Amino acid sequence: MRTPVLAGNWKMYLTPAEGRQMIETLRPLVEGLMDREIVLCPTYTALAAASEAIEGSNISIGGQNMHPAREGAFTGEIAPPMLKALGCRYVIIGHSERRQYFGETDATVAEKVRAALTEGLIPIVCVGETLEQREKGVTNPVVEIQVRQGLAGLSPEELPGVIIAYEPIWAIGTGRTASPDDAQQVCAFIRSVLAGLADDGAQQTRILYGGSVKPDNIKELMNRPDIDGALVGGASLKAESFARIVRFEEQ
Ligand SMILES: O=C(CO)COP(=O)(O)O
Repeated sequence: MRTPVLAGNWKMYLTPAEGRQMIETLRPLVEGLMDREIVLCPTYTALAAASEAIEGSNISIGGQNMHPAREGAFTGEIAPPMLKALGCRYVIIGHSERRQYFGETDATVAEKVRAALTEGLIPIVCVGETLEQREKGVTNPVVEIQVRQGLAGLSPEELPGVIIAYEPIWAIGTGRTASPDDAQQVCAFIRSVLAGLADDGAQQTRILYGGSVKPDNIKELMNRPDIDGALVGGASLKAESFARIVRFEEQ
């Protein structure tokens, strides 16, 4: 039995005050839901306020990225222990926006996944194909390389400690969701790739779908056997819409 994960990625939105307000509104709307993990990933500058705002609730926080080193002369970067010190339990690694705009590769993803696990952070590793790759019919091989290289060096025992987020790039922020069946197909394929790395581990590893997840499509997505939750962008900025997603409630 895999515990569902509903994670919000705030990207470069919400100031500390706005983030605090969102969480204060969210808390009563998701209170008592202990059978799923509820995660918010604010900007670095909103993490401290978010950390205070979630205290005593069933909501956890995570970083959106981090540097793999524990400390060092890396201007503008944030180290894993710094996320940990602010109360983060999770960290998003290798989001397609990081890959596209900040030169992240499967090799840097692997380095960061290792660093996250060493620090006791749960990495949410993002993979997904471009529209061009989907149209060429190479979704599976593209995603397989991202999974294999991004998780390179992990032992079979470590695999269930990682969360994979399948986010087709053409579905991010476009309002164009992969159909639940298409998303299920790729998530099932990812699980088969994971089974090659760790047989039992693959059955325990959570695989999320991300890309224009909304209250009106979450239920359908969650009905699919290999989709264990969602990584939500735009719809996680408002407490009401994120709460509906967390509750698998259609509008
Ligand atoms: O990139 C995403 C989450 O990480 C998805 O963003 P949207 O939900 O806004 O499409």
